[in-house]
Amino acid sequence: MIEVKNLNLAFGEGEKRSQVLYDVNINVQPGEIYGLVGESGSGKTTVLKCLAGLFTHWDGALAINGQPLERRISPQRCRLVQMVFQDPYGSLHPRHTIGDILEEPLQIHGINDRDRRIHALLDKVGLNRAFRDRYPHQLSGGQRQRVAIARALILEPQVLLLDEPTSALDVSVQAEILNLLAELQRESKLTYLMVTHDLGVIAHLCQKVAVMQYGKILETLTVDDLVAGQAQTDYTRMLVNASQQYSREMAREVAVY
Ligand SMILES: Nc1ncnc2c1ncn2[C@@H]1O[C@H](COP(=O)(O)OP(=O)(O)OP(=O)(O)O)[C@@H](O)[C@H]1O
Repeated sequence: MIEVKNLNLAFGEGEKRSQVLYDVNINVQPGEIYGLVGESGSGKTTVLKCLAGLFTHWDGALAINGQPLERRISPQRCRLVQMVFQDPYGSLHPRHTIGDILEEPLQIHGINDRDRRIHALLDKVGLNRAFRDRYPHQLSGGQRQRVAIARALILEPQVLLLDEPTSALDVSVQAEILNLLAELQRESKLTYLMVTHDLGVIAHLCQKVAVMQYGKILETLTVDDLVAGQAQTDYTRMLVNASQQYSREMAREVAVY
């Protein structure tokens, strides 16, 4: 469903040139939730931005559902793949109502039946219709991320690229949004490629995971293997240990509290 073949990307020219992705290969099956983990700066978001058409100077081959992706954003691509960003505060236009935010893509793509689609989607993401007339600053972080997810889904894409979709939210709200994403994926048979630093999220939602380091895919493995301690590289084992250590410390803190 999502095919990334020998993806290479560099920023800058001459002495300032810096290679960010080296021969990245990822294959996501239809209906799969696929995680992308790795340290900060390893290139995870850059892979998503290439797929979303936000970076266009890459080399290699990208395809979704067998359709090769060009190095530009086209209307056809927007109906195939959409991205949800980490920060629901920055990703919604502050002076547009939620209704405007959801209606704009429908207008651009010449889609009629807009009221019905907007209301159905607000219902689907757990927001009542009164939200249509509100502005982003009148919403909580979790509600804003629900709107961002609704906006990504309004053109009924088959693929969602999720860039740390819960990391800017309060812990109590994170689970709500993850459950919503899982529910939407099941209902609409979507395919997700999701960047996260949280191995708990990977274990909870994903079937497969790719581990990135310094712009390369270090290994890909099933989440069952990850959880069973079957990682092949020291780096992945270190990530797993660090996350288990963190969970134990969190549990101790909660117990003391
Ligand atoms: N527009 C840009 N111009 C120049 N360099 C960039 C640009 N965007 C990203 N980079 C560089 O590409 C590298 C990979 O960045 P990327 O955001 O993909 O990392 P990441 O793995 O998603 O990190 P994080 O987990 O911190 O979000 C970094 O070194 C970053 O500085």
